[in-house]
Amino acid sequence: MVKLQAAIDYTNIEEAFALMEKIEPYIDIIEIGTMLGLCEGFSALGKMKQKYPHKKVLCDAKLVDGGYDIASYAYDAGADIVTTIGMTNNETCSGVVRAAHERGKEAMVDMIGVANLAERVQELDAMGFDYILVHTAHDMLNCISAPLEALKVIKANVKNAKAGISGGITVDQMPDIVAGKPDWVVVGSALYTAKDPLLVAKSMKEYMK
Ligand SMILES: O=C(CO)[C@H](O)[C@H](O)COP(=O)(O)O
Repeated sequence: MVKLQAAIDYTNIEEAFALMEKIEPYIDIIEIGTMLGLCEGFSALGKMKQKYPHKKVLCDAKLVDGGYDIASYAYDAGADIVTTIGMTNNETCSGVVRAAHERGKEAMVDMIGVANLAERVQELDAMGFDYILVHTAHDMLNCISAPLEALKVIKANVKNAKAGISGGITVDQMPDIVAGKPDWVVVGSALYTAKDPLLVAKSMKEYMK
């Protein structure tokens, strides 16, 4: 089954807990979003992991430098997965992979803004990333749609990593998204702006069976 990652981009952990209480049965990966991490710090990772020890907790740090050192700190604070970006240098990317695998944890690379997709996917896959994510940037959501073509490029070029998709994904888009056969789907605002987040999470998961 395709996995569902809830991207929680609130500014405080209490709201994140309140959302998770509603949607928990349908969520596989709990993302401490970039906004939440910046507002609450890495202690949010440990707090979330303590509440949901059976779920994967992801730190969406989108690391651009300090890969090994910062990722190590995030893993030790409670993260199961830490993100970096494919646009940055190989030392940073491989540092995140090393920090993850030294601890028996996992590393994710976000392809936000990467131009030479096929070539870069091959490099990052060979580096040992567990997850490679195509992502329409939050600031570009009104300009471009879900990057299904990019997902195809990732799937055609990975040997080991799982391929995922993110960026303004809604329930209405799910038939097209699952047709692209991602390993996992990241959903943020469609969950946390919904009147009934449980219904949204449940409906999404239905498509993922
Ligand atoms: O990483 C992010 C923005 O950079 C978001 O967490 C990600 O895009 C998912 O949120 P949404 O579904 O609202 O786009």
